[in-house]
Amino acid sequence: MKTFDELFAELQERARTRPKGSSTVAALESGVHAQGKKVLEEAGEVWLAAEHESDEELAEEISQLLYRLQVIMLGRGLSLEDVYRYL
Ligand SMILES: N=c1c2ncn([C@@H]3O[C@H](COP(=O)(O)OP(=O)(O)OP(=O)(O)O)[C@@H](O)[C@H]3O)c2ncn1[C@@H]1O[C@H](COP(=O)(O)O)[C@@H](O)[C@H]1O
Repeated sequence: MKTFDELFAELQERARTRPKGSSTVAALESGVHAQGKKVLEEAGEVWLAAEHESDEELAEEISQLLYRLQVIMLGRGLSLEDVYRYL
């Protein structure tokens, strides 16, 4: 189990060290257009899960959306603080 901040720190490390086989490195290299499509895809899956699926399935879809949002943040060089200042 990890928090949003802990996942972000892990992904920052992936972005810095670029290990082979990392899905994050692949996502970063796919570019902002592909990253944005993933955000929309996962957001749609969250919506559908909220309407039709179990709490567990909804929670999993939300985790994937959070991950895709972090990829967008990393790709643009945003920090957690850049986002949290608006919360
Ligand atoms: N939390 C996630 C996470 N959530 C989603 N995903 C990616 O999203 C994919 C699932 O999304 P999709 O349903 O769209 O499946 P897909 O394989 O992309 O399908 P296609 O669209 O390609 O057909 C997974 O196979 C992962 O590639 C994630 N990849 C990594 N993480 C975490 O990120 C950290 C770093 O991971 P690596 O970069 O892989 O080392 C680890 O803690 C991981 O647990």
